[in-house]
Amino acid sequence: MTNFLEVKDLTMRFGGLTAVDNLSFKVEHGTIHGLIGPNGAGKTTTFNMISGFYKPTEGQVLLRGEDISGLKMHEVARRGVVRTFQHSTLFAELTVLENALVGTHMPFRPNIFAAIIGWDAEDRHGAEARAREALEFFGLDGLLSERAGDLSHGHQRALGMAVAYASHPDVILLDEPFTGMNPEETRQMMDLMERLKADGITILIVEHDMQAIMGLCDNITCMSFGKFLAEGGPKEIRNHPAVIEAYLGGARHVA
Ligand SMILES: Nc1ncnc2c1ncn2[C@@H]1O[C@H](COP(=O)(O)OP(=O)(O)OP(=O)(O)O)[C@@H](O)[C@H]1O
Repeated sequence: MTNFLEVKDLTMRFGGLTAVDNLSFKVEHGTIHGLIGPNGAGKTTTFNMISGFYKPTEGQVLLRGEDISGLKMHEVARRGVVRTFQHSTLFAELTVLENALVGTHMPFRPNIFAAIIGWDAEDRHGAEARAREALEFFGLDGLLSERAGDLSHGHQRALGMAVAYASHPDVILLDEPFTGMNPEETRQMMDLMERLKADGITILIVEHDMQAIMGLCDNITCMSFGKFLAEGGPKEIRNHPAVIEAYLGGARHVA
């Protein structure tokens, strides 16, 4: 059987620095898969290669057996893989609904402003239905006309996910979704991820909040200094000697 999402011998060099070094792992369909490792391990660089933000120096990203490495971000999105960013990428001046509308067109047009300007009435109608559906899914349907910049931190993060969800993805890549969240916001965000999983969406998540990672993930890949270190379920990873060593060396503890 063809694997769903597979990273194969992936390498990224920036000049003399090898940020990701011959990394391989597989993500199973319909699971929440964590990518962890100490600071500078190469997690974000790996995300950037999977989402099409960087072209790998070597290696492949295979989606259902198709090599998608080196495709542009909107081409990767069109195949069903979208990402959210570490920092908010919402359009603060646009409303909640308008932000979600941009999400519906993410896979089709590389230029966001072309996406907004270039719609005909039929496009707009279908896109709006999809945008509203995505906002409802994330409990934001009561905030359609609010300026995105005026939303609470938790609502902004939920909107970031709704924007990604609005493009009908198969895979969502989440880069540190819990950063800066209080425990209540973290709990709500974890609920949203469980709902995405129940909806059949595969989630790959980079996160330092070990409690959240251990509570959410079906499988976890740990990397260190750009290389694959260990893989397994939360319990296995929490007790893995090499993982503990990597985190202690980096002065971080695995919860
Ligand atoms: N565009 C770039 N140019 C040069 N070096 C880079 C670039 N992006 C990342 N690096 C380097 O590559 C290495 C891996 O960085 P990366 O951000 O992928 O790690 P990370 O595991 O996501 O770290 P963190 O947990 O701190 O976010 C680091 O040494 C970093 O300084």
